Amino acid sequence: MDRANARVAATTAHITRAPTSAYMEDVVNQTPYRAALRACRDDLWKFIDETNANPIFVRLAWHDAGTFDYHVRSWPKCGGANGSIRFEEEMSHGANAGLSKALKYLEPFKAKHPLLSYADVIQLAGATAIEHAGGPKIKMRYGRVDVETPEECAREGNLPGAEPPFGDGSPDAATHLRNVFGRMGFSDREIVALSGAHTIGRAFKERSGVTENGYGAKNGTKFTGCPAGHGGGGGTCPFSARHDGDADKGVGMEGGRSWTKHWLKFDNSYFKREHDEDPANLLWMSTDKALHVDDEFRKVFEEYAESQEAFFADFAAAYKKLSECGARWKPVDGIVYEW
Ligand code: HEM
Repeated sequence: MDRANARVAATTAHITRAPTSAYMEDVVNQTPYRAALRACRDDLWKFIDETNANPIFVRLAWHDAGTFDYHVRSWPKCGGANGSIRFEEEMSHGANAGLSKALKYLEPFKAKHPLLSYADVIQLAGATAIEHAGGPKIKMRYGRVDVETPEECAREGNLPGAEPPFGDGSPDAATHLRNVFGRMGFSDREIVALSGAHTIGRAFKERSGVTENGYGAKNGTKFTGCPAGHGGGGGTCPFSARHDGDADKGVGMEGGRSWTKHWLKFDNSYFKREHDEDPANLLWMSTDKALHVDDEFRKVFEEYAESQEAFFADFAAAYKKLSECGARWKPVDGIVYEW
């Protein structure tokens, strides 16, 4: 056999080889798993529609995956998307403040669809939330294996900090971002794309503490709550901008501070805003600022401000990669499932 034919034979071996019983078992098992994914996704969509929980689901999914360290060669010590955030040992890490609410939201979904792993339910919720908010469809893979005990949780300190002093000793925010995301295997371009997730969502005084704006309408900004003079909270505020993206149903819990005005809408407005825009009402952390101060980051930041299409394409690819960080799959190559 010449060299070219040998190569073809090697790459088609899986087709011509008689299927092993383990392989057949995987294929058969995929059918109910796919049905459960579909049903859970439909349930999540309805829930998000009613609660506007889009941002907190995205943050939960990213925090489960973002503990990944590719230098660590063994699973689950390497961290990543393995459902470990469900254990109090990991949920209590400082970076996860406020995320137990999202986990509580997901528990009934896991109970209703017991076939699905926790790690999959968490990543499914994140991807569904992005799409529901108007963001790109993400070609997700499923079949993540869960860690089983709290002892298998990730160590604290792998997720990024927003302001100096940075836990890893980085002298500035750009270095910190490259350290933290470099550990997960992300390039400069992917760091900027992923940071664009802050086009949705808010920060709270009671959670991260990066803002003075906290829980409740009266503690919000003009985009997230109902400051004095606007006529009342609880969805009755006449200030309409904050409702954009879901005009009929309000915003869920009010309060906090957002990065963008229309913070339930996934678009490229994070890249379009001026970093010093409306400092009384909008958030801009040191790590956000680094993206247009650092020369390399800035090129990408400006590209995404010009083109939402470019942002969506890069975000979808980088987010898929994030959702697979550190994952172990069953079946071994996972289950690609697009709706
Ligand atoms: C670049 C480094 C990052 C830093 C320093 C950072 C930091 C933060 C902080 C401090 C908050 C506010 C939490 C709170 O007070 O409730 C937050 C919220 C959020 N983050 Fe990030 N983050 C980063 C990257 C990311 C990435 C990569 C994603 C997703 C791909 C993401 C998605 C979100 C979302 C959606 C929220 C809003 C959550 C909500 O409204 O409940 N972040 N982030």
